[in-house]
Amino acid sequence: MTDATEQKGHSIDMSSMGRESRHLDLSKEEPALKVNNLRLSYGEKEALHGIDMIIPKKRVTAFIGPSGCGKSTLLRCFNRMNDLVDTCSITGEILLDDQNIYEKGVDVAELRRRVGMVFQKPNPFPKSIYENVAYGLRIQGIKKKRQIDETVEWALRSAALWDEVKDRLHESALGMSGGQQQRLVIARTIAVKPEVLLLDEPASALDPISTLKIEELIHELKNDFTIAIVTHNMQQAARVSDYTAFMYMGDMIEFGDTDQLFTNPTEKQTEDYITGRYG
Ligand SMILES: Nc1ncnc2c1ncn2[C@@H]1O[C@H](COP(=O)(O)OP(=O)(O)OP(=O)(O)O)[C@@H](O)[C@H]1O
Repeated sequence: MTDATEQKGHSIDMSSMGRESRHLDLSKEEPALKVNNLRLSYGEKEALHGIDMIIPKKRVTAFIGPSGCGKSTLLRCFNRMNDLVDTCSITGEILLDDQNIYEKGVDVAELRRRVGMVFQKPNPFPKSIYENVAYGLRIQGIKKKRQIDETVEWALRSAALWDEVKDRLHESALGMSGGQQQRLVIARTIAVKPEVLLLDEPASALDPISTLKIEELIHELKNDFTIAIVTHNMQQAARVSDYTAFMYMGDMIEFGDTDQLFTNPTEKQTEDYITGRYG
């Protein structure tokens, strides 16, 4: 994969991306998540300065921007992962089905089932391939073996992994390659049928072939799920996403149709970034 340094000085050539050329209209999208004036501080330091946006349903939204601009912080807000950081305070709201996920009394475990998350480094449990995927179902109290078998197969097929693992379902997940482990983690996440899938640099620890598989997988998964992805790789954002959000120092500078953002950005800061003038 091309890394950020190789991209410097070049704008993204969208014609080589193999994308269906279509222009999307954010104002016509149905939101899966609605973010209203979201501010987040770590201690005294504000890291997100009032973000307003939607995450459109059954689309792929990519977050790009220089290191430290707040991409991962924002992504983690969508399923309250920042709750785990003691110094973190948040104002504003994020609506999921018109309910503010930061309201008192929200069941955070259920929120995280509905808004699942995959991290940069594959983190399978030290259990069998089957048990990794069955895990969330067992937590939900599902006991029927047939139902679990069917869902495990469905999730592994959806994660484009079934053919590779169907004969070794009861072997340890830790014996898989990094790329297979990441697809397993995606299978584990989708097994509980989330509405939104958050991917925080899901391919940055993987080799180019595994990266390609993850990108193809993202393309398939958006038929069933809403996807938000943080990536350092602008080429990847251009390849996989319908919408792109460019962030800079805790602000959302520009958000819109990926083709448009990469070929004809509205903001000078976006243009400077995508043409490698900083970042
Ligand atoms: N747990 C934390 N405690 C304190 N500050 C944090 C914490 N996590 C992130 N920050 C700060 O918040 C800001 C945004 O960080 P964040 O990781 O969200 O950026 P990012 O755009 O995802 O960066 P990168 O591309 O390097 O992953 C940075 O200044 C970072 O140092």
